[in-house]
Amino acid sequence: MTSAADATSTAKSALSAELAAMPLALMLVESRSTLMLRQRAAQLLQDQLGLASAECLYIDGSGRWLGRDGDEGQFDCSDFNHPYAHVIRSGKALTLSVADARTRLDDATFQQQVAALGAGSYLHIRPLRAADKGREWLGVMVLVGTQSRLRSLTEDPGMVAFDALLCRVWARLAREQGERQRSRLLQDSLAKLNDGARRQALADQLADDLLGQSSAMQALRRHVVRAAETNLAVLLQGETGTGKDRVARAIHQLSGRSKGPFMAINCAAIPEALLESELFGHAKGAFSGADQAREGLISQADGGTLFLDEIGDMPLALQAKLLRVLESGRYRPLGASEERCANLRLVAATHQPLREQIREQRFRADLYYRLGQFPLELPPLCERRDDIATLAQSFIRDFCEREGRDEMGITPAALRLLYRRDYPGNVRELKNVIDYACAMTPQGADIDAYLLPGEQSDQASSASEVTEDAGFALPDDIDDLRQALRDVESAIIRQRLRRFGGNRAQVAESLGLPKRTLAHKCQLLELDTK
Ligand SMILES: Nc1ncnc2c1ncn2[C@@H]1O[C@H](COP(=O)(O)OP(=O)(O)OP(=O)(O)O)[C@@H](O)[C@H]1O
Repeated sequence: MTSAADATSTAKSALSAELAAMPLALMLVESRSTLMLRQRAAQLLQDQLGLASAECLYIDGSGRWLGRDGDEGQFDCSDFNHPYAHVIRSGKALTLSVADARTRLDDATFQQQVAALGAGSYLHIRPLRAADKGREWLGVMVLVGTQSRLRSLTEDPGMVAFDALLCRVWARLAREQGERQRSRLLQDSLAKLNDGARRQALADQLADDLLGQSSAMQALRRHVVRAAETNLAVLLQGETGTGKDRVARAIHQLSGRSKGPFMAINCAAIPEALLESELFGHAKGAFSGADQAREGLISQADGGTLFLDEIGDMPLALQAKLLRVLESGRYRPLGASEERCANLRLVAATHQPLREQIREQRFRADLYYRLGQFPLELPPLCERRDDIATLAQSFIRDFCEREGRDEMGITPAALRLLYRRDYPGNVRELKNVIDYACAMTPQGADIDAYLLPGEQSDQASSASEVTEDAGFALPDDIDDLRQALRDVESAIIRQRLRRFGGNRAQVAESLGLPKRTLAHKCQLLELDTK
């Protein structure tokens, strides 16, 4: 009876000891990260067992290194000059005296670690392994204390249970942290992907307005999208007719200011005396003739974009004032007593080499750098000849729509000529060439090479004039007779084709040639491929 009662009371006291330990277990279970768990576990052991110190080292993601929280020090898991590698290799706890550790193990980091410990103390190192096989090794527990405190720990059932709980919670937290990290990475890369795809879609959309599939144009469209995402001042540089005006409008349209106004001014086209009041506005009576107060473009562009074309032609005095607007966001209309706030994005353009102008002291260097927060270079047409066909076809469509003409094509010979021309006026020049050729092309026909204006046709008309007057005025520098004869022949045929509106039968008759011969010559001279 008595022994049964004893057994019951022993069981009860074991149960109450276990229950008393529950808040401690709960502390571990409620850790929110593996770091917190390691710190709590170490603190708990140190306090409960009365140890000099306790810490948990963790094995990093590569499985190669044992790391210490809050410390750069690492231990190579395969370096047996420290005791942790032995514990990991054997999977068994190890107890050794600090004196022993100092003499027998010479890993520098480990030596540094034990140097601070009292010579009479002992190290007790326990392996920490997750039951879950996916990430078997978690780390090691390092306890420092007296030999008598540590000796009994190896097989202590309480310690074994503690290890099991610690490893279980650790493995769960590590798994959850890994999943969170993976999902964050996935979200980040999806966001990047979405951003990239969204930008590419916008750049593709721009291709309807900024035509051209050359790599230079594709890059330009991507930069326009990027520029539109910011409020930075944009400086467009490029030869005349390369599309600076178009790009400025595209930046505005794509920007957050697209609902606001787009105000443009050509600094070269306005007399110097007027430019300041055009930009800044003026108060009533500011100068003789200022009967009314007038808003300037800076004020009219409020909430939107101000486009200053030909900025290289802005007078120096005005450059200083513009710089002040850009830097302080404030300006004063002419004759006004108070300053006003400017809320605009500035896009400036020039075909002039501003750096040269700076050297010649015609342009302020500080303004140049302020304007060029987002510099954009527009490529000349001769550097993107691949775009000529696309541009030409689009301009033909525009012409037909504008003029109510039937659809019109362009012959390959004409396209070849377009491809070879020089374009000092860039896209504007190409557009004019096409408009002229469209106007000259008979209804129902396609644009033919002889209908293109320019050098060749000029040659043609001067050659024909001379032919009809007193013979050929020959250039002095002929060094290829056959080519020279071909040029004259080509000039004559072009001129006749123009005169007879492309009617080859009449041209042949007027030149005393059989139609077939004329057709052959046209082909050779690339006047027609039909
Ligand atoms: N990429 C393009 N796609 C379609 N049209 C274009 C393109 N680039 C230029 N153009 C056309 O060429 C002409 C000149 O363009 P724009 O006025 O934008 O050039 P610019 O560089 O501002 O010229 P400038 O320096 O002489 O003011 C316009 O008719 C414009 O529509």
